[in-house]
Amino acid sequence: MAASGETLTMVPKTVQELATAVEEPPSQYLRPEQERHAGLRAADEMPDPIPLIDLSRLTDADEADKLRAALQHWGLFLATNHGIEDSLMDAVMSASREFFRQPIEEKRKCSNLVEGKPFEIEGYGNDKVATQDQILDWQDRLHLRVEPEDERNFAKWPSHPESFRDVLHEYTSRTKGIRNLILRSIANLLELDEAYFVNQLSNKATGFARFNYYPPCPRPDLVLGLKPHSDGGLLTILLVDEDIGGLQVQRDGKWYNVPAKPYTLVINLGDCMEIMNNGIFRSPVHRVVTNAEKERLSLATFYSVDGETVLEPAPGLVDDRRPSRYRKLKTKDFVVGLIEHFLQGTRFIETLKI
Ligand SMILES: O=C(O)CCC(=O)C(=O)O
Ligand SMILES: [Fe+2]
Repeated sequence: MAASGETLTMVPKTVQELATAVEEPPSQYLRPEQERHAGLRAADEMPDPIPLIDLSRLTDADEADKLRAALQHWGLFLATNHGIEDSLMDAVMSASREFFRQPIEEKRKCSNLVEGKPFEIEGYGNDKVATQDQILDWQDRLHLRVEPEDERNFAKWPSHPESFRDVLHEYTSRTKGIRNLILRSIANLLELDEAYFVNQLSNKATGFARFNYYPPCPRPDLVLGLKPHSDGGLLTILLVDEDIGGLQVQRDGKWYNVPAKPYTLVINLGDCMEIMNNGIFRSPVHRVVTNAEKERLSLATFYSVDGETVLEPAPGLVDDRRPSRYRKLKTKDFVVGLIEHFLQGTRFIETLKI
């Protein structure tokens, strides 16, 4: 038996390898008893549907009102007329599918674990296993920095399929435009200067693309594809596999399915945005359930501010009646806490609440 020190640094097999090798998921993947007991399924009825927002009409009052309601109730919405052609969405999904279909040795060329070096945030693989009781997710991923552009680490970018780099570059140049559009709309809803959030973005502001791959799982009743969490940044723009659901969002303690609509993006707020708007619009807790028959892919693009930015509520949203609700800290310190908490299935933002 391995000494416990060894166990902690052990590299788990990719889930893709596991999925073909085991009939039952290993114990590290099993959700805690009370969570399984509640069932990993969503509630049958929704209090109101998750709004579908037309991004080409956000300057119209009725569409802006819909956005406000979406952010108040869900922290998340579906977006249509976002300006990304169907063909580009297809191309980025199919480049991703091709990457994950390659033999493991090929994918390892982009690994987030290079022998003798500490675990890296970028690359192909799984989460760092920090403690023995950490519950693992039924997914593998490829995590790449896309912003700032001059800090892209192409050593971690797949060279196969050949189109991968160009397609990801093109796709993320579009999602960046969507980021700015939504940030302006949120500032308007909060009656801040329209450029307030965009102005928080220095030329070192970060963007990451996370390609998630969820193989079929023999026990969707016991295992999650991605544990409950909220995203850390300002905004996440998510592209999901066409007709395979799986994403769920929590509202008032209950889980609801987020519908998967072809060529529609899912956009959600992150913790940094919750802090900057002083808790008026929350960052939603979400999770992904597994599917016994089908594999599933998604591409999340996370946008945030740079590490040196001090995270604090916009001064225009703080007054005597609504004092600051969060302890202030630098974004780079927030990210350290966020990762530590994520691995343990908790939320760092909760510890910052005053
Ligand atoms: O796969 C999904 O639908 C959600 C992915 C997600 O929540 C994430 O990558 O943070
Ligand atoms: Fe997420």
